[in-house]
Amino acid sequence: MNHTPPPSDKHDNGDEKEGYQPRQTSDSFAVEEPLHRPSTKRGLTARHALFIAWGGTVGTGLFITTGKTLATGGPAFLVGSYVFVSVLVYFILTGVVEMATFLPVRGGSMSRYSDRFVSNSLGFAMGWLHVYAFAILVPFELTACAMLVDFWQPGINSAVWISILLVLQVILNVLPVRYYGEAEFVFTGVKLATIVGLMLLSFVLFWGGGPDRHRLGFHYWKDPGAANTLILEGDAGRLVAAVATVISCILPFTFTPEMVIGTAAEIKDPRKNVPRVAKHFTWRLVVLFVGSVIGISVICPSNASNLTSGSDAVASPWVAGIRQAGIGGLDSVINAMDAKAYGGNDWLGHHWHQIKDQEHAGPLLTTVVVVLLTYVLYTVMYATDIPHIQGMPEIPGAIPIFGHLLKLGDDHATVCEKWWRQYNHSVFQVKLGNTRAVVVNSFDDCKKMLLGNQNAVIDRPKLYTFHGVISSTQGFTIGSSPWDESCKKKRKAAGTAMSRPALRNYYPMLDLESYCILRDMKTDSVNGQVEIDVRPYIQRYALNTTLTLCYGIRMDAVYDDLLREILHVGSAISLLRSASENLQDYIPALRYLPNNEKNARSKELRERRDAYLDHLLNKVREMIKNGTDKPCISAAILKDEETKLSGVEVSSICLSLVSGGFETIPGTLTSCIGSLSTEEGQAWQDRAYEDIKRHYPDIRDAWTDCFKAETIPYINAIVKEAGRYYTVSSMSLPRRTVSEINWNGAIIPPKTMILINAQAGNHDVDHFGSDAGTFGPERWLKTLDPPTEADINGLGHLSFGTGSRACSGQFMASRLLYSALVRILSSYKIVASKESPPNTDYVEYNQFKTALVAIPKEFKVKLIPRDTATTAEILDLAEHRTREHYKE
Ligand code: HEM
Repeated sequence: MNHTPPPSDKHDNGDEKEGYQPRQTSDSFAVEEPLHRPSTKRGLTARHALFIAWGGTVGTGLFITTGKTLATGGPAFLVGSYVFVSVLVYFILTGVVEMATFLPVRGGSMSRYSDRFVSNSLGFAMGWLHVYAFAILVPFELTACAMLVDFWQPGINSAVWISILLVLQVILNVLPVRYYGEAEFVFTGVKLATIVGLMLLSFVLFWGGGPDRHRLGFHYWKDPGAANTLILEGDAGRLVAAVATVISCILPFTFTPEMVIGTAAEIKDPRKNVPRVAKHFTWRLVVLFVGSVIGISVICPSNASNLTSGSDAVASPWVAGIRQAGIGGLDSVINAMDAKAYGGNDWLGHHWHQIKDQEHAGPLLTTVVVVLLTYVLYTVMYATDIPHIQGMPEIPGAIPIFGHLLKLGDDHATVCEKWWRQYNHSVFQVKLGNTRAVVVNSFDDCKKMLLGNQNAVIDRPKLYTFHGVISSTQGFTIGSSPWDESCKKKRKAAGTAMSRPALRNYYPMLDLESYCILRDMKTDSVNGQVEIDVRPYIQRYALNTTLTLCYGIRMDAVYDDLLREILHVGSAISLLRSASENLQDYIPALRYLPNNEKNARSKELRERRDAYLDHLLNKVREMIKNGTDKPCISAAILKDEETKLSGVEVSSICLSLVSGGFETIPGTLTSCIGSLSTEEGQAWQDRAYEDIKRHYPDIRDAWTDCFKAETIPYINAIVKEAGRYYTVSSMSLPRRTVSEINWNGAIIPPKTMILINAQAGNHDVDHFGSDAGTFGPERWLKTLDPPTEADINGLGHLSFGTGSRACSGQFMASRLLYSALVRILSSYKIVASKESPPNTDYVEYNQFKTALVAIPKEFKVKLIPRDTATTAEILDLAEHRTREHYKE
């Protein structure tokens, strides 16, 4: 710029009455600072300013979020991105420093300079960007600092730490500017010393100076690799990872130029000092930032397990790297330094100073308003329906508004199982948005919660989408009904219909439906020549059994339109019931977003479900009129005018039974067949077949008896193991307390959501032994030759729940699984397809982890006939026997 410089700054002598007076020339960028305009004190030295700039720049980003960036891109992209962004920032910095030196005035900022040198519009946009960034960054810093403190003191509500930090921050910032500058000097000095120390540590580890004397070199650049892929595979995936890395590494640089020029209005002798500060700052920025990430890339592998665990201290790549190197205790020290990185932060402070040191502004009032607003804001953002439960551990890392929802990801059961092991608490509290929930994980604790407190946990919570939108027409299903008189009646009616003695009424239906599985599998597989997916047959089996039970109606074709519609709508609704998929149940503000997709989808599904339920009920009415109705729940109730159940209650019972069956049986039985079809499973199939023959030397008898009694021990063992291992409803159905529960001294108040992590309990090594994570039907047998069932003392597994709201259909479920397995295993040997084999991992087998009930990934099997002639004869007999059942 060639303009004549303005006269030297009058503030140098500390005379605060005199504002900065530019020369008013026609061709210069004159500054319209009136003489008496309130201004700031010039109390900062170049050293203060340099450290304030550092304090604001080195923080959360470099210490912690670099972990996520490393995990996203790998070491090469991490280092490359830092170099790239450093260059970018350098250019911006040199430009704005020039302006700040020229006009070192109060309020000198990107917005002010843009306004002054470019246009009002740019200044306006930059100003709002500034407001937005501070509105996000200050709470972010305070929250992150609270998380770090949580590293040592888990379980204390983050609001406590945030309050303390906020008060400290305010005290620090209302001190006169030179004290503030000194405090920043000390804090930032500690931070810089830490970084330099960490870089030295990386250097030592690089050359093999760690406890194990292992020379790291650039080992982690080779294993797990220099560059990661993201979303896509191959080069395209690497490109996505590179872009994502650049974007995420911008955070540590946020406000870097601003921090340098932000002190211009308070620094002594700005013309001399601002460029000096900028010069020192720039080369150190490059050395320290790029040096740090090179250090990180040396000591921390990009696949270290904690890097993506959120923003808490264990996600710091330094902590992960130090742990990896086996250096004990140092991680805690680094955490302390990280905490300092936030605690000494000054974005907020610096701006307050600009307000505070003005002559006429009401600093106290401003401070009070800011504190009050911040308090109200975070109280609202942290509010939950139930206050923190004293004495019960809380998982660290809850963030405002969302609580733990984002940390819980898609698969709540697996994440909670991991937390149980990581924090060593089987029972803990979490925040699902505005809802506090207690999660129970170990087998013994689940049992104690459900059985020991069965009266207290008899209720179910109401959720906005499912209860308010989807269920507004047909009433709640039993499994989602809060505990009241109507629910009691519905549960009693369903319990009677599904009781063990009542099962005899359904023999014809069980005979027919399990026969149809074999009939169609035989045809579609051309008696074993073509590989097939067994799930559609089992879906029809499960759906038809409950449809006949409720309406006396069935569908013969596997791909019947109505059948597929019911299955589709059911699965889609199951997705909307899950906390991970449907955040609006826990974050009420989301409900009011325009074009609420969740509500629109819910309404559409509700209409589709109403349509088929009405269709089914009208069909029953018509059959009653024509005298062709079959014995079923709805006909019995429709005919009985004395019934104590309302129309909505009848619908609700039928809906509960229909969905209860088709959502769970296919998942369990299909995945069980997957495990049996593996190489290891061949031996289980052979032993099962032997056991069938031991009880029924004539297989024809096994076919006619299997739906009447569950007598074959090996098949019972498979049924139990399928239920345990493939916990299709991994988080069970949520419960809600109606009265206080004293849980080892912690008082869980009424109306608290209780989540039973059945998946975790079912794979608890302390209960099921070290092989709890593998499928093994023989765990349920006490002898193998001949197979005899082990005595189970009470509860075998958690898949049906237990206690006051246990699954009403569990006897029916066991009978359905048993009958189908006897018939399939006695007719065919099942071998997994080589091209599309089953996934038998108890977490990964599920294709929709967000859904309330698991839907297994598709796979195919080959059916090898055991005895073609006998099977053909048996099917013939079954066809004759069932021909007239449920014929319309
Ligand atoms: C493998 C098959 C099944 C599994 C794994 C299963 C699992 C479950 C679970 C976990 C619950 C919640 C229990 C609790 O809160 O403690 C439940 C409730 C229920 N299930 Fe099942 N279920 C199965 C089959 C069935 C069948 C076939 C029916 C009906 C035909 C059925 C009807 C119900 C009903 C009505 C409830 C609600 C009970 C209440 O809230 O009072 N279930 N089931």
